[in-house]
Amino acid sequence: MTSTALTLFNSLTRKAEVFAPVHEGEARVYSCGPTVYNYPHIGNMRAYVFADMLGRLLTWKGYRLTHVINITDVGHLTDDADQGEDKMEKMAAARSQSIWDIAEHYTQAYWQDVAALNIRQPARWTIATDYIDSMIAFAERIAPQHCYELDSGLYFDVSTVADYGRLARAVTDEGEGRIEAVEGKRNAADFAIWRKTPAGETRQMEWDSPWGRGAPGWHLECSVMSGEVLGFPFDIHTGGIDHREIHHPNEIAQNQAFCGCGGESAMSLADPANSGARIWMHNNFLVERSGKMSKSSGEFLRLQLLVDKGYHPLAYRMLCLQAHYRSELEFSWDGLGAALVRLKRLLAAARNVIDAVEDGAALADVQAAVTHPRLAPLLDKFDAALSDDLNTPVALTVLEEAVALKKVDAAQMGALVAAMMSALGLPLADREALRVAPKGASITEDEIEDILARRKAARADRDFALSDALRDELAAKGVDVMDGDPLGWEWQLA
Ligand SMILES: Nc1ncnc2c1ncn2[C@@H]1O[C@H](COP(=O)(O)OP(=O)(O)OP(=O)(O)O)[C@@H](O)[C@H]1O
Ligand SMILES: [Zn+2]
Repeated sequence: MTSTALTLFNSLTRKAEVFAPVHEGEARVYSCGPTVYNYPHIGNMRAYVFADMLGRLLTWKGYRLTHVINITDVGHLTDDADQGEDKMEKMAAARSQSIWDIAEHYTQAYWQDVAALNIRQPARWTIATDYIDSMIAFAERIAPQHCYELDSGLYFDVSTVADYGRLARAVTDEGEGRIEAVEGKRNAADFAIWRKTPAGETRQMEWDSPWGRGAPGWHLECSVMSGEVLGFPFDIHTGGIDHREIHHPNEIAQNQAFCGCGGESAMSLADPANSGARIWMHNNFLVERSGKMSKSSGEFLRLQLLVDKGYHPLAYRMLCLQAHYRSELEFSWDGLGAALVRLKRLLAAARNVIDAVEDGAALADVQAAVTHPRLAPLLDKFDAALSDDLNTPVALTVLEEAVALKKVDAAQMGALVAAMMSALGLPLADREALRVAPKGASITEDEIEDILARRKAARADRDFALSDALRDELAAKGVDVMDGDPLGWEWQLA
């Protein structure tokens, strides 16, 4: 019986590192959450499937997990650097709606997608506007040694911390060029941690502060929420790779300033713990042939659109698991269809071996239950794949190997498969539950079943003309009859 050491790729050191928790037996994780000015697109949701898989893996390895995901309802500008308008204010103005209503609506929409993708609830959802007092206190503490005030706000001087930008890839001319030249900024990369409301303007969301009325900067929010709830240094900070370039380097600079207390500029990042988190992890993008999927570009795919077209949301989870989180993943409808078929086959096979699945099994418990000489090696292989920086594509193939085994101890087989499914966040639903009628379908499932029953009766009577006519009737309504399907599926949506 072996248990592979857990290694995770740390973007800060650019190395795979053996996970060593800050607090014995615990894992504390913070994931940058969505800015709730619009529906999440499926690219955004890849970031949360990844964060969920990481959490499940830590549970699997026996750590007590505290996972925090924030909801950004203020402060995220249309450009991640210091440029543009607040995304929330902009949407509220365009819709002539209250910003609070917008935040509420899109937070609920995001949570629906979270549930549909079987993403576990974190220990805490932190809502940025609930932490304004803490943000002001944090800014007050670092301001004397690390910040300066301009007409437009309180700015962080990046030259006051060591190794600024180490997390980002090489700073290119283009990257520097994206950072707005605010008059009076000491360094191009300096950023506002508090934005003052310009004279004569009012914002829907603004608060009093020692630097005047205004709103916190987006980078400040995540430093404050992660530090307050998890304590610096915590174990792992996650986000999409776009955050590796600006948002996370800025969070790190603030955390260095905050943890340096007296304002010493050193706090070298040679010790990753000085960054506020020991490990920084980033999922790669979901892309379309035309490029990165983006909310701000206006046109994007929502999970609901996949469902409207007849794909169960878990087909999308499967699509994500089929790729390593650090690889770019290209979305295509064919790819999604193939992921759905693979998931159906897996569920059909898994249902044969188990009836119930318990969420959140830990490896040690499964090892105690699964000792059979043909099963235990598969458990080791599965554990080794996940422990190797979350290699879900390989873990999936090991699960498929397990469900295909014949004539092994049924109880142990059941325990093994159930544990693997739960580690991957795949529920043991009946495969029928994956059937989703497309929005435009002109027929209900009951009607389909009714016609199929009549067709079966016709075939039993050797009335093939009627049987063919009934099949044509279904085809006209967008349903393919699947005679002789090896898994016993009787129909599928065309
Ligand atoms: N195409 C994508 N693939 C994977 N992750 C993504 C993609 N786009 C954004 N993310 C990640 O989704 C999470 C939520 O992003 P957020 O709500 O801040 O999006 P946004 O910046 O407002 O939208 P967008 O970048 O789409 O305009 C972040 O971790 C971000 O890095
Ligand atoms: Zn963040």
